[in-house]
Amino acid sequence: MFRNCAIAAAAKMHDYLNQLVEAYAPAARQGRVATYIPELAKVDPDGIGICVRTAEGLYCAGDAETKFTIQSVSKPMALILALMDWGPDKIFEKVGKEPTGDPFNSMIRLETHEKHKPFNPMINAGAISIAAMIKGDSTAHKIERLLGFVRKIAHNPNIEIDQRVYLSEKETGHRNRSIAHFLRAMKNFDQDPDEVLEVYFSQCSISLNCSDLSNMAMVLALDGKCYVTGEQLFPVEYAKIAKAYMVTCGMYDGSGEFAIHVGLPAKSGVGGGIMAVSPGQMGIGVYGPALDPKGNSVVGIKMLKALSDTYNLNIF
Ligand SMILES: NC(=O)CC[C@H](N)C(=O)O
Repeated sequence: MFRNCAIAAAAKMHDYLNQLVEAYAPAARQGRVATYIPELAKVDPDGIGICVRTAEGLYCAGDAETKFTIQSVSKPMALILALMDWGPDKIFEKVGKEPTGDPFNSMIRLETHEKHKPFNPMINAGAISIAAMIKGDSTAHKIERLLGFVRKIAHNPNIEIDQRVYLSEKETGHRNRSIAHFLRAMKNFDQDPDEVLEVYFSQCSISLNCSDLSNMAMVLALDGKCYVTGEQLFPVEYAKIAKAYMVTCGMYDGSGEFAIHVGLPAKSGVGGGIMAVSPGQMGIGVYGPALDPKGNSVVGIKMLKALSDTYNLNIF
């Protein structure tokens, strides 16, 4: 009897996700794919996918298998690894705890902040500062550690870096280069800025799909615990720090609006992915590369809002 109920609930979730994809697919036309990284301009703007991971299983619809680059969704993962490497006190010496209300790649507050410290690790400046904190014997080793960490949290050993996107961003990332050099000039870190950027560009170019995002989100939903083995993959405290940043800064300068209308810790990336967490119960990954002017997936936000309303997920 109970098993039948579970099967019926699973079928319902599948149907529901299919309906979401069908209902919101046309909305992709309201957005535009990112073009400032030339390789990203080549993706199909109509892509749309969603995966939900619960204790019962994985439910997917649409382009759930389509690979895309993680981009800024890597930022909470890099932060957690840096927290594991250094502990919170050292990390908070380098990055602040406040949202900016400015675009993700803005530098304006770096110059005006008295300590020239990035406001938070979810904007590019803060993420570059965090990239400099990842421990390793060489740049390649740091990248390997970060990739290994993402593979572990996503429960997928086959995740790789998309070399074409990496090179594309490396060639054109002048703004990030200026942020990195400014941080170096202000002694936020003392490594070669180009080596730090190699770590940052590589982490942004990690290629995965919606189900990988939902798996990572589920680990965050369980405060660092693996939903398969029960192993604590990182400390509860660091999961809470990452989720707090995701609520306040995860959707860039759209974080307040997202908190009001969707009400979930989430992190978006200009590749079109959003990783959203329903604490204690669900990990959600959505994909739609057509972005709004703030760099967030148009269909991704719409599907998350609908899912949050339907399943009463709003944490507030
Ligand atoms: N918002 C994003 O996803 C930005 C990541 C991108 N790699 C950049 O640095 O511009």
